[in-house]
Amino acid sequence: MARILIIDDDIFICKAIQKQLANKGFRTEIAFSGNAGLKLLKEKSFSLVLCDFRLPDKDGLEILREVKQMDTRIPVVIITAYADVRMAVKLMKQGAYDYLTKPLQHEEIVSLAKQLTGTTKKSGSSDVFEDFLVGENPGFKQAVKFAKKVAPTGMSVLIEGETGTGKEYVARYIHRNSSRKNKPFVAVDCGAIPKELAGSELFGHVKGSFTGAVGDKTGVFQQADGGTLFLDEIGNLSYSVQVQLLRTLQEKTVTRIGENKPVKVDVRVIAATNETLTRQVEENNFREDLLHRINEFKIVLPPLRKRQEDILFFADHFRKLANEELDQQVEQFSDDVREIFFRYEWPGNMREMKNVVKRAVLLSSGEILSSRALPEEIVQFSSVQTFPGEGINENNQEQTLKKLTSGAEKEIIIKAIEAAGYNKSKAARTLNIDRKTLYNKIRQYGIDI
Ligand SMILES: Nc1ncnc2c1ncn2[C@@H]1O[C@H](COP(=O)(O)OP(=O)(O)OP(=O)(O)O)[C@@H](O)[C@H]1O
Repeated sequence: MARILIIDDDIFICKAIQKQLANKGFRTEIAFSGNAGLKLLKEKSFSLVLCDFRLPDKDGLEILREVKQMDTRIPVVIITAYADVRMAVKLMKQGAYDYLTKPLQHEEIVSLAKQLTGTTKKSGSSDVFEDFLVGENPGFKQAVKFAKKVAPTGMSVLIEGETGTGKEYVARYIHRNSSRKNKPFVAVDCGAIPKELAGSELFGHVKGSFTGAVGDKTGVFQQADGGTLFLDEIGNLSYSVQVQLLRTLQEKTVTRIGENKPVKVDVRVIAATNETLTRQVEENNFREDLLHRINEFKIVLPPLRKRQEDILFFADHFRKLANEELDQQVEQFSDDVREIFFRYEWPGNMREMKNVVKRAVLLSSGEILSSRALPEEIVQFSSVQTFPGEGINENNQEQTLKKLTSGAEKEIIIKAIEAAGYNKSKAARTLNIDRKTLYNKIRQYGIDI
């Protein structure tokens, strides 16, 4: 039976999760600090780690990195307050499997545990493929048209888009519409593999070729032979692995680490990135020749906030999925929920919407999903963002203005930091303030970046 590690300094949360999982037959272990959790991971094997983002000794990102150093295949799910959702999205870019927001819903944990302990791959990587929906947004329709056109050609494709916009979905769509459809589709999240292990993950290794290479390993290139290899977050590969990758693509052969015998492989590569690789090339972090090789055809996916015409279409789709999965009968969204969905920015795109809707369906008892079932932060964000001035009376005027301005300032700062690739000095320059002021504001607004 699968064993699950729960890392949280709140004993009540640990015990509550443990009880729910035990009821469903899962074995669990508890750690009240990051270091205690990592110690357990070294001693025993686990098929899932549930980890609070804020721990007394380490944060979720540190834990995630250390778990991935030990074994890239263990899925890590981060538990976070909804206010941390941007951080959760960042953690997913670093290889976290998913995030759960507090207050935790036990059904959510159990369904995730069931889903994850059967497989160690990302949900999108399993053989179960949910419906691929297109919607009405011209940008996305165009992207799908391109995907359909390029699918049978065998060209390598680069898919650009923010996290959760459906890059892996589009890659699978291309695979399913190509002559390789009956061969493997192998997805690798290059952002989740520790840099020093990426070469071995991609190309394989022979026993003893480096410390820790206790047996022979077949790389994903060979696993995908005849099919499609999806390299997500390709910009995270180190320069030396980029060199090996380019050679593999040009020569259509793969050489395992520690061996001198190239083996023929026939693999179509679809790469994905959530930032433009051209900038990485300019900054000398990504090889230009490799970019040209993987970018025979580029597809750009728009973020959900720029697909207003599809917001309700996808929300409805995720509502139906959640009804099925959780055996609920939520038939529609209330008017204010629709408004909120339109106004919210969805930094985690489709994945975030899917999570928000699923959780709200779970919390709803009737047929109508009301805003009470939504995370407070989403409701607040939406009321602060638009219609400034609406509903202000004399008593709360001053307070509302303050709330509006600080809300807007916080958003601008977060966006600037994200746009600067989390480089705070660069963000400060863009905002035309000095670094110290930026740090003060980060502290003042509790920005978690
Ligand atoms: N076209 C679509 N139709 C239906 N569901 C979709 C579609 N695109 C994305 N989704 C949903 O959104 C989730 C996230 O999609 P996906 O994993 O493809 O995003 P991604 O861009 O590869 O994310 P990341 O960059 O974080 O790896 C999927 O699991 C799926 O539930």
